[in-house]
Amino acid sequence: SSRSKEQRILDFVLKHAVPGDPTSVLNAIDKYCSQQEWAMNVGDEKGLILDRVMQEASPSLVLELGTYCGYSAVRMARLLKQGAQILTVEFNRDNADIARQVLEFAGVKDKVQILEGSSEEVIRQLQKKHAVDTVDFIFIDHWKDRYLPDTKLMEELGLLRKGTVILADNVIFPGAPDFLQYVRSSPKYDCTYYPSHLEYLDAEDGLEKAVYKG
Ligand SMILES: Oc1cc(-c2ccc(F)cc2)cc2cncnc12
Ligand SMILES: [Mg+2]
Repeated sequence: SSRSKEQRILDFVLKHAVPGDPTSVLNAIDKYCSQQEWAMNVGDEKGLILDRVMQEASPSLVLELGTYCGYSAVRMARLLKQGAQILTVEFNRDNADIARQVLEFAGVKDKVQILEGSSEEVIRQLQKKHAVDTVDFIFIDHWKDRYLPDTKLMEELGLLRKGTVILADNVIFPGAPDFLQYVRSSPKYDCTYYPSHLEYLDAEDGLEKAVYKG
């Protein structure tokens, strides 16, 4: 049976990156996806913004919506302080399997837990099934029409605390206009827009940071 693009990305990582070296894994994925096959990783340009915003937040618990091949989970895990954890949600089983192998190869698997399922279902289970109280940092990078409903759900469930940082990818391309309009007009959030470009391309894109005010 033919291998998928995601399997080809994993193969390239296994061949060209260094086991236990997360930065070499990021470099290998960025090299493959910029030179061989485009893929929807947050990428190196927006990834640098993610690095800085996450380090500023210095989170103990990170929630990621949209794992894909694990690129951003590796990106964040390499910067986590001692004892901090990432919960990352992936709907597609094949992608989750690829991501597990990428995370293990990068040497960060003990810092990251992949939760398979729809973001809505997993978010609803966080407090009871995964012993979560509140989340410190949320990277939203899944389907654009889920950005707003999932954000509202996390508010309603009390998963956000004063200072929780939400960082959303793709707010320009493919775009999440209802999410942008909501957080930018809500008195509950302090918002900052970080202009950038779509991964591996020249198209305009950007990240929106929305800090919950409690
Ligand atoms: O970063 C992303 C980019 C794109 C995307 C697709 C097609 C296209 F033409 C341009 C951009 C889709 C995404 C879906 N989920 C998460 N992240 C994504
Ligand atoms: Mg994205």
